[in-house]
Amino acid sequence: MSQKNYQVSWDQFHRDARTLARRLMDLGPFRGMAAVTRGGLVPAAIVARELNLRLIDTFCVASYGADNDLAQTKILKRITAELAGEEGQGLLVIDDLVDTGTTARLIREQLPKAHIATLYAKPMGLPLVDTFVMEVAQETWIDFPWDLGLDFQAPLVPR
Ligand SMILES: O=P(O)(O)OC[C@H]1O[C@H](OP(=O)(O)OP(=O)(O)O)[C@H](O)[C@@H]1O
Ligand SMILES: O=c1[nH]c(=O)c2nc[nH]c2[nH]1
Ligand SMILES: [Mg+2]
Repeated sequence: MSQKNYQVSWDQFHRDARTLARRLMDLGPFRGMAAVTRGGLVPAAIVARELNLRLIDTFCVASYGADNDLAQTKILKRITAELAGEEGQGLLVIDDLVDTGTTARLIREQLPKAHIATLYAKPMGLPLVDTFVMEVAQETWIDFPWDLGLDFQAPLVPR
């Protein structure tokens, strides 16, 4: 299967994060938020602003190796026991995307009652999140704005 790239601009990312916040508004209220590092930090700030959430912690996850293999995905830091509460009840967990579902599965194990939300979702991981904005094909690689830069584009007709 050939891999396609889907490039997301800052404008689109901001719009999609606001759409996510709008959807979450009817599903709360939430006691607080956990951002899944590092990709979840950016949408977490936007969603927290929209939903007026100020109690925010990080759930730090690092994946090693080419595929996000569960055995190679490590929790570097959990959220405080106080914020986790009773299995994450009333807690909003934000990440930029769910792909194979490895990261979301790890979080579900720790916080089974938390509401997990992502901007983008690929089919394999989709059942593991509660709310998302846009489905993207499994073979598509999403390029986030913080990984991109402005580049010269050659004109269609050469000079
Ligand atoms: O559903 P999965 O297959 O687990 O993939 C999704 C995860 O992969 C990316 O994070 P990554 O581990 O690449 O690190 P980063 O957030 O620090 O960039 C992304 O931000 C998600 O957290
Ligand atoms: O920047 C990224 N784009 C993706 O599509 C993806 N899937 C897992 N991890 C990812 N990181
Ligand atoms: Mg991540």
